[in-house]
Amino acid sequence: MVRVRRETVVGILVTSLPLLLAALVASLFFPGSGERLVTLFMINVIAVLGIGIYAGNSGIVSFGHVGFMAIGAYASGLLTINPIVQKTALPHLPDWLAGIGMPFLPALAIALLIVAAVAVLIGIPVARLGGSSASIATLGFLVIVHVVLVASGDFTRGSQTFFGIPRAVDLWVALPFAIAAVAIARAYRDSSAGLKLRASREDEIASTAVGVNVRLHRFVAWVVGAVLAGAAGALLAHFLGAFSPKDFYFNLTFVLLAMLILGGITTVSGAVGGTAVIMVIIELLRKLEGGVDLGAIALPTVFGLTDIGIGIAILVVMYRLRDGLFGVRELDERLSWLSRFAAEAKSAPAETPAPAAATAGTLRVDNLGKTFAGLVALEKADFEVRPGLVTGLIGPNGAGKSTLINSVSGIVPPSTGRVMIDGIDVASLPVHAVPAAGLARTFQNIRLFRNLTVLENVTVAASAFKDRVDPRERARQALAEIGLDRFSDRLAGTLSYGAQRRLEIARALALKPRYLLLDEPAAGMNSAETQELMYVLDRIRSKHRLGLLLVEHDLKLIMRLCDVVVVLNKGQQIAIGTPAEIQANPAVVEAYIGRRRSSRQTQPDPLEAGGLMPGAAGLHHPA
Ligand SMILES: Nc1ncnc2c1ncn2[C@@H]1O[C@H](COP(=O)(O)OP(=O)(O)OP(=O)(O)O)[C@@H](O)[C@H]1O
Repeated sequence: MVRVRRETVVGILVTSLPLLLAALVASLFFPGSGERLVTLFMINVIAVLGIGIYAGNSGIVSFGHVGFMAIGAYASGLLTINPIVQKTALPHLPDWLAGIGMPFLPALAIALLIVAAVAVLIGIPVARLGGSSASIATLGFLVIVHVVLVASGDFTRGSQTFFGIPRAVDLWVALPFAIAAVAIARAYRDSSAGLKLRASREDEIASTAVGVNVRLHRFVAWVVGAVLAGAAGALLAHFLGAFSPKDFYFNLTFVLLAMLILGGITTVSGAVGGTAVIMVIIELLRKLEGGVDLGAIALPTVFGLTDIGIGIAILVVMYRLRDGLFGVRELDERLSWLSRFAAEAKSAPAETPAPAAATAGTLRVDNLGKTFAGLVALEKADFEVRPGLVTGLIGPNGAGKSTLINSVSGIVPPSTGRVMIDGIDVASLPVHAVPAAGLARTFQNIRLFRNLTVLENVTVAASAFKDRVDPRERARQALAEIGLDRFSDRLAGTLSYGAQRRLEIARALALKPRYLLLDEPAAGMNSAETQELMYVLDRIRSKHRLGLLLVEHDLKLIMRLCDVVVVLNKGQQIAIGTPAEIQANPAVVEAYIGRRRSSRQTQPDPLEAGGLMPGAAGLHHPA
């Protein structure tokens, strides 16, 4: 059973309240034109939320949802059109569609099924795309829908007005639909699926690395958003009673996107607030557009004043507030007293976090190699990572360490070799399936979901598997273990550098891995932060019997923490052994000394400061 959290319910109530108030004020004090305006506001809210479910959560701007509005409007119009009017308006309608004259609600249900079917069909290719290619694809869809509507004159009256639609929608019909749209959009945003899609919006690679199937979640959001847009289109059709294909084209797309972007594309409250602000701007400017006579001053007619005004409003808001009027957090999340009230009682983090999964077996890197367009970045890497042990991976810059980590974690498909865990070749799995095999990782350049809270960052990973533990609870445990639980409600991007690095580790731990790959976890840390990191790594390794694969330039850390060290140089694995053996290995010393000689000719050697050079702390020159 889907469980809706108290925060979500409070959020829905807070966001719906202004809708209810607007409806009451309009019907009590401004019957007639005021009521019509607020009805239009409700319909716009539904359409903007439809776009926002996909665009806001995935970060991909959609130009295509107005196409779904058009499909909803024409489908429901055809099913409900008065049979007598239809004989004149659509004389060539095929017999199976003629004279249906259905009531509004069943027609709406059928129209939404049609919209959903089209959305599924189009969503399959669109969900594979990201960024601007996806946006262009959605634009293509809008153009196709428009052309088909204009070309299908027997069904739509072509570019002429389609009329005779029963006016079944007024303020009190539109209001419950708008509230339902708010509830759907907010419940989706707060759900595990919505959180995962928002994580992919922040960083697609990091989200797949914590088990998010980005395509699947984009597809779901696309279809749900399309159905909401289709409902908005049908409501608009039954509110206006007459429309034409140009009413569902670029102009409407521009206005709806302006509403979403101005309010804040990532939140439901932003969608509602942005719709209200843009509608007020439109109403004010429309009055001025035709020219105004103020007695002594007569303002001339200004063509396009409304669109210019919307454009300027977006520019001004974006200049001051990059994330829109409402920012990246919901209104109720920003009101601390409200979020305290909404927050469910948090159980104290369990003393003993959930144990890691079974610890049998090893991670076997088997003859792994990677070639980039002829450049051999890695060749024949061959070693094991054992549970409960720390395996270090060192080598000069460009040695192939990151390539190895990326190949092992599935982000870069290897050219040769395998990565075996329990008989499964992990490197051949889709990236989002790798965590389920027991492997988690952190990144050389921190890859957090910056606009999600610390708790949400870890919850994305904790939701990768279904078990009896609530993902948020598991996330809290992982944060407590890493000492970040007091920052749970902060946005990840606002943490200090060292805390961000530790948050990446907490996020990886929430996947309950058996093996954890850490790509330069101490990079950029000061010595106190590095010291604390060493302590944390040692603790989690022994507590969970984790097999750690640690890439580091900080060689003191490597020598102190590692049980086994693998050395790469120019893509080749040149040595493997205990820290003592590695320190005594002439090939390793030569690789570093060779590098020191060449780099000394140009600049001071950073490795010397790191302590690997002979005579420095950590590695001693072989006797
Ligand atoms: N995507 C890529 N396309 C082409 N060449 C690449 C790519 N990624 C890495 N390389 C090359 O592969 C070699 C190994 O790079 P890699 O980043 O794995 O080394 P590294 O040991 O991690 O270095 P550093 O310590 O500087 O991070 C380098 O010559 C690098 O330029």
